[in-house]
Amino acid sequence: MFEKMKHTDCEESNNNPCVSKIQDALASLDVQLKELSIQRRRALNYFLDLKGNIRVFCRVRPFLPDEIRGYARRVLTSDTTKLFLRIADDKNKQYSFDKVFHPQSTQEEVFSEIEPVIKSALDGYNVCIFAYGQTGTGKTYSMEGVPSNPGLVPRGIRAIFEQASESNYAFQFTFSMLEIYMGTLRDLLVPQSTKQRVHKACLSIQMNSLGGIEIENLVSIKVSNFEQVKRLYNLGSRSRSIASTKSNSKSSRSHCLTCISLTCSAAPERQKETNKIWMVDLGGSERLLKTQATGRRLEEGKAINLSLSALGDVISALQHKKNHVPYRNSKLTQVLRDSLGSDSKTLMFVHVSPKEEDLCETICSLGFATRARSIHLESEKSPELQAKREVEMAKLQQTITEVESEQKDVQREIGRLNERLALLTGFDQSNDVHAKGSLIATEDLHFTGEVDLHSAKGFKRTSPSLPRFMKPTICSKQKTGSVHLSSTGTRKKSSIPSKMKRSASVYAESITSQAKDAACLSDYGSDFSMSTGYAIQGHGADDDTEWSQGTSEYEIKQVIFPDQEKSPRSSTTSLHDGCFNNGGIQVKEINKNKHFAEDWLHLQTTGQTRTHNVGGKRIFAIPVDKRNIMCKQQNRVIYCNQAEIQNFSKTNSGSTKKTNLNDVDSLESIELDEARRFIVCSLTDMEDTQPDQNQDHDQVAAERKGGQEQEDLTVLTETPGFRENPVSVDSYGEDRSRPERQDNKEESCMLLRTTRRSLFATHALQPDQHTDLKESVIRITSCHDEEQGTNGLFLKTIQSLKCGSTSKQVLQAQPHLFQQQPEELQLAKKANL
Ligand SMILES: Nc1ncnc2c1ncn2[C@@H]1O[C@H](COP(=O)(O)OP(=O)(O)OP(=O)(O)O)[C@@H](O)[C@H]1O
Repeated sequence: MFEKMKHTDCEESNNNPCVSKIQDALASLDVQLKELSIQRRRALNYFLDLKGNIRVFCRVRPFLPDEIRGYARRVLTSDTTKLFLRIADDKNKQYSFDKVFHPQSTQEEVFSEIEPVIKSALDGYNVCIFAYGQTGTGKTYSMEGVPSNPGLVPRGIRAIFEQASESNYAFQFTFSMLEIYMGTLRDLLVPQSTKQRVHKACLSIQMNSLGGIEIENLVSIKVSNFEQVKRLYNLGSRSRSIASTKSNSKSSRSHCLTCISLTCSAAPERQKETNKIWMVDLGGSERLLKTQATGRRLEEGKAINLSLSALGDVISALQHKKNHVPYRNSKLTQVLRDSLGSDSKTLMFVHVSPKEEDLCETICSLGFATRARSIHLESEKSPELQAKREVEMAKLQQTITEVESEQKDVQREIGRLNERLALLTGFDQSNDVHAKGSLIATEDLHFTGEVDLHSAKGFKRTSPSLPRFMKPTICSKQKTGSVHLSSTGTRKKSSIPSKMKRSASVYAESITSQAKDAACLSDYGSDFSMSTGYAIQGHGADDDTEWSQGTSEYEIKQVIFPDQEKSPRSSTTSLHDGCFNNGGIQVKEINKNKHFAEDWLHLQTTGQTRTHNVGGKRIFAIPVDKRNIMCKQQNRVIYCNQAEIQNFSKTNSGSTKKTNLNDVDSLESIELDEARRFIVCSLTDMEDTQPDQNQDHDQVAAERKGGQEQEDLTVLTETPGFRENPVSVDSYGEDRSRPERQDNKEESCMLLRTTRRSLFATHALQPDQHTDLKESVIRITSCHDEEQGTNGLFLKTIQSLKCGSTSKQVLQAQPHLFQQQPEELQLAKKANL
């Protein structure tokens, strides 16, 4: 074939027949490449089938330095596939695995087992890789590794990108990370502080019509290279729930699930257009009697055991090809449902301790592993069958290698011919050829690292007042056309105008009904064979589980996905340039639709996101480069520190000076320290997005309030969206009894509330005055660094843009605010300010 191609090389550059010959040759190579691709995929899949779609490995942890110093007797010995456990001086028990990794096995050796399934993932199969085992046996070490010796996740991700770059197709990758903590899903890319955990969980598991699992509201970030994922992964890992236990000073108290989803729309031979690789660091199984855990640790241990048991049930049912697979018994198995089944590849690494004192736990873990691979044990009973299988696998391995090498040759030849063609025609047709041959999926691919929120798109709003069981599922939404799926289950962009899209915040109501004490009997033979969801509210003071520093998912999403998150009424905000759209006046819109993973990471890693907790509600703010506010007319703004804000409605004491902000007519009232860049966060939607419910909350509030002070906006309005609003600000109340606060300007903090397209300070306003503001806005934010206790007043701002002439006055009076931002000025002018 290649010889033939070579003959098509022509000497004369403008020879048209020659060009067409090359094009024909390219087309035929294209077809050939496709066939080879199919051939390789089939061979690999068959190979993995023979190996087993659910494979179980065992890794024995080495003795740790302190264990060697103490008395620690080894109870395990192994060969490549068998593990021998000494359960008494004269009694050994044998366990079989697909492979046993002894204490000296390296991370590379362990990783070599997952390489074939990574290929399989690129072929469109769902993959699930688990680390299971007693707490402290090295699950996190295997999955995450240490910086000098990375584990399966980083290695796997690197391999995915490498293999994808060598493939004939262009892939689109997204990255998500979540943990399941006591039966509740937590987005690890959206760190939350302990305090904020009192809020409802907001991720909900849904199944689309094709059986694919989707997690609504889970942040999913488009990524294009390993470095991006690595940083996201590190970020997510830092947010895991960790606590010190007797067995492990840094014990993971949850299941950590890392997901890479791969989409390739122009590769019909792939099994699925979009598929996923889940890499799961399971929480450590514990014998609660032995750990003597109490309080929160006990609850965590129970939750972990229950869900591990449910996972065991599912794997066992799959292995035995049972009609009923009990996926619903735990959140873990619900999330992984579409990746734990016939078409998927599952690898389970069971970790055990080498210590004698851990013998009981080791037996439990090995029992779990044995049940998980029961089918293989049966098939291994016959040595002949086993030998036959080995031979077949060797043949397949050989075929795969040959086909892959042929693929590379063809690719090289295509490249050569393309170069030739470019010389002849003066036009690089390589892209064209690929497009013609559908080899490269170019449609809709943007490797820009932009952040994407799958779950926020394309959903029809549901009324939060409906009970969950009455709300449309993803299937029903698809039937009614409100969610569009491609033939393979990829959700396509909704044609619903963005205004009508349901904001992700509205989903909050449909989330996780805490399945407290919902017990389902397991047939897996464990004492803890029930799956229970735990509400995380109200845990006692023994909670020393570490949480990440505090921002909420909504807050982050509002920054990352302002379009998806905001309501038609809410203001447009941009992440970096800090300019906003106000009451229809578009000052500047930058990065309206796209924010980059880099930006977000930067904010996250530098801790530049801050929140205020106000009566259980949160305000979000992003610092800007200028951190000082000079407020010359202090009597016109509120100053109070975080503690005061929190106590604001509870006590009448404090030192808050409040002034009716309605008195602030323009920016003249608030002079800023040359603050040029400012960002006011988009507080989450406070209303449902249905136009008919788009009522004036201020009016409602004013009517309902009737002079009486109320704390909580959600109570005031009873608008469904409010209830789910995690960042709305409390209080219409104005406490005139508070003495003025003159000191410590650096701790100043302004409460904000959003309504319509406005943000404005609420504490100082009577509700009826809110309506007077109409389209106008006063945006004043500053933050107190709650987490670190510093008095950094790092967000500031500004702007009182009242309608009509007042707005003009603002501009005229304070042109310097805009001078250095001509673009803003122009936009403002355009907007008829
Ligand atoms: N193969 C190994 N080589 C060297 N050190 C290891 C190995 N496996 C585990 N360790 C060490 O053992 C300790 C416990 O490991 P790790 O935290 O990974 O356990 P775990 O199973 O994830 O625990 P938990 O379930 O409590 O989170 C760590 O200090 C880790 O570095």
